[in-house]
Amino acid sequence: MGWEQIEISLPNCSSLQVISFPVVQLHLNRTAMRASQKDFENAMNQVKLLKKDPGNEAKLKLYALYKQATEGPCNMPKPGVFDLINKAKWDAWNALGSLPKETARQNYVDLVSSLSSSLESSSQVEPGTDRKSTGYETLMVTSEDGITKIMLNRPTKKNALNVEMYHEIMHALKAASKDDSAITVLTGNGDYYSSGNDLTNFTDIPPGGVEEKAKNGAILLREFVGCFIDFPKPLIAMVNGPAVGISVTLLGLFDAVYASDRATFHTPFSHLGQSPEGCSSYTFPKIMSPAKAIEMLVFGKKLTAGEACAQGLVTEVFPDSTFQKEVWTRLKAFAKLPPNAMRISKEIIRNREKEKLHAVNAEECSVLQGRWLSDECMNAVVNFLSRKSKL
Ligand SMILES: CCCCC/C=C/CC(=O)SCCNC(=O)CCNC(=O)[C@H](O)C(C)(C)COP(=O)(O)OP(=O)(O)OC[C@H]1O[C@@H](n2cnc3c(N)ncnc32)[C@H](O)[C@@H]1OP(=O)(O)O
Repeated sequence: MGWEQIEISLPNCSSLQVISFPVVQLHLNRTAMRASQKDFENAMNQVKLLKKDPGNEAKLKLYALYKQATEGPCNMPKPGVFDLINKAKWDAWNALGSLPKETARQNYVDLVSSLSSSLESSSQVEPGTDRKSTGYETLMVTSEDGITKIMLNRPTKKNALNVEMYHEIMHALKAASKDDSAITVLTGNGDYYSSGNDLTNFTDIPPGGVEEKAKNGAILLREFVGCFIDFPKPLIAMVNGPAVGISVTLLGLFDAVYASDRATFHTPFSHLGQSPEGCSSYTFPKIMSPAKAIEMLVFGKKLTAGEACAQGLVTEVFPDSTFQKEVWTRLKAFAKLPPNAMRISKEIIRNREKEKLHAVNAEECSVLQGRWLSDECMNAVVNFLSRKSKL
């Protein structure tokens, strides 16, 4: 009788829980829904047809708007702090305050419509699309002056990499490898370069349970890092602010790393019960010596931009006030160099390491798969999600 389920799942200390909640209830209050009930029902049906998972954030918004549209302002007692799933739902609904039912209904319809079009179009962006690639949900991708710029675009989440962003970055890199730009740049929108893996990635558990989740995560991570190992053109990181976790480890696979003096470099893997990825277990000891690599990757020492430069992880540091101007001037000059010569030179420098890097990547992903199932990791994620800890 019309119960569609969208799952929001959050870890619960030593075990992971999945709770499904109804977002679509077809026996609607007909009086309240008169004007656009058809649209509302159509939107509810459309949710079922989404080809890609819209992510927990969108699902929570859908839930809240649905409740507001059908029941009005949040009237439930606030769940306890450890009841993470119900608290997330309550927070989302309660945040709508006294939004009228009609507006909530309209917002629900609009949200479904934008999700349908963005999830459709993000899987249809053709490699080689020039100028501006729209249709990305988590990135801004532009191509001009011989430079493809991939900008991480979740500034309110400090550009944390959610599952959608992993997929979109892979897509953007594949497209950039085939477009007519000479070089590719990765940077972040807002005050952070990236806060690393989105810790809510650990909360959306499939029917196969946490083991399947960890296995899928390892497969995705291996493919994701593989795209950086195989990227054929000069790949440059513009580290505009703090970088955490995987956004730091990947830097060992870039061809140049330019950093603002506001940037910091932090890999708190032990704090999170995790282990290094992005081939950093191999690249970091080579770049900065095994002892310095262990300080970062095992003890979680945070480096300033100047320290990272002294260790060889960063190519050059710029004052934040002139960072954009100075780096773009330099990149535009690089992009005028003969592209085939740059590509061939990169190939000859990097190719003899490729096989080794792929083997390291596979091993790191396999170790991490086990780490993600550990109590140490689950407790760290729960602590972050329940706001008991930050870096
Ligand atoms: C396929 C799977 C592959 C897995 C690969 C594994 C990679 C390993 C890693 O990357 S480990 C690194 C993981 N990252 C972290 O542990 C960082 C966690 N975040 C923080 O500690 C802090 O948010 C901060 C220090 C980055 C910034 O603190 P600040 O006080 O300045 O800002 P807020 O905490 O209020 O953050 C603003 C909102 O952004 C959300 N957010 C930030 N980082 C993450 C993140 N990594 N994951 C999920 N969400 C993040 C934060 O929750 C705030 O959201 P809100 O406004 O909705 O509350």
